[in-house]
Amino acid sequence: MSGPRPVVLSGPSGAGKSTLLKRLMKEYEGVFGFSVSHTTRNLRPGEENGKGLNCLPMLLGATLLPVADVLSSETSKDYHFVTREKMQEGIDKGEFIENAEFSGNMYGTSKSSIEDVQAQNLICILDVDIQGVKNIKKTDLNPIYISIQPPSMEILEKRLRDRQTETEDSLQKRLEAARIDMELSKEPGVFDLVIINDDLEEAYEKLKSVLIEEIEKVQDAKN
Ligand SMILES: Nc1nc2c(ncn2[C@@H]2O[C@H](COP(=O)(O)OP(=O)(O)O)[C@@H](O)[C@H]2O)c(=O)[nH]1
Ligand SMILES: Nc1ncnc2c1ncn2[C@@H]1O[C@H](COP(=O)(O)OP(=O)(O)O)[C@@H](O)[C@H]1O
Repeated sequence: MSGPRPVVLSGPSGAGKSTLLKRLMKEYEGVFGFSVSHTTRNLRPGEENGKGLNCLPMLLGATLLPVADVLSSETSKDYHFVTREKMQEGIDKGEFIENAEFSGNMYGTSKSSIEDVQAQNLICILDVDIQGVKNIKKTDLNPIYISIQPPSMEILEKRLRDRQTETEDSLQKRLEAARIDMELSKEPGVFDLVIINDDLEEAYEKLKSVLIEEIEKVQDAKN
């Protein structure tokens, strides 16, 4: 595939992927495009179907929402929310490059979600779980793999509880998945970089420093 190298962000639910990502997309507007996944999970307050961050200018034009309001909506994520039937149909038709079951719901990256971003010559960002990482490694996408990790299980649990997006059941499932994720991410060669998200500023600076070369390539191509 041509164009800038995509970036896969992974790591336990609650580790801070969306927080870092939103910041990056805000600082480098017009450089990144988010690959909007499909999921069968329920919508959180503030979430809307298929409202990708890369659609932000369009969205703002349509609704006149201030940028700060949209980006500070910390818990809302960008997905195509679908039924299991619809998702399975897409998988059967070969429309997904990867899909996985996480915390009782289906998640997946459609080929078109990546193509939409790459067609604009933007750095395509994918936020996927560890199963997604393993499956993307079997494709020809060739992204930079970055894992965002919490400083400890205790801090992760606190962040997830404070976020107030989960039921006790989904929280426990996320913590269980986090234990597995934290083990697997230690395996050598899985990730190009593992960032411990303790201090947010430090974690953000690390993320930026590993991506700066690709960012500058996109910026140069525009000028
Ligand atoms: N394999 C895979 N995982 C995904 C995809 N989209 C999101 N995920 C992962 O699914 C998990 C749950 O995401 P979500 O329901 O948004 O909850 P949150 O991460 O706790 O905010 C996270 O680990 C995401 O990285 C996808 O398309 N494929
Ligand atoms: N470095 C940090 N210190 C304290 N809280 C953080 C930090 N990074 C993220 N958070 C908070 O932790 C929660 C989980 O972060 P989030 O970005 O939603 O994680 P993920 O997208 O990986 O599931 C959010 O409420 C967020 O504001």
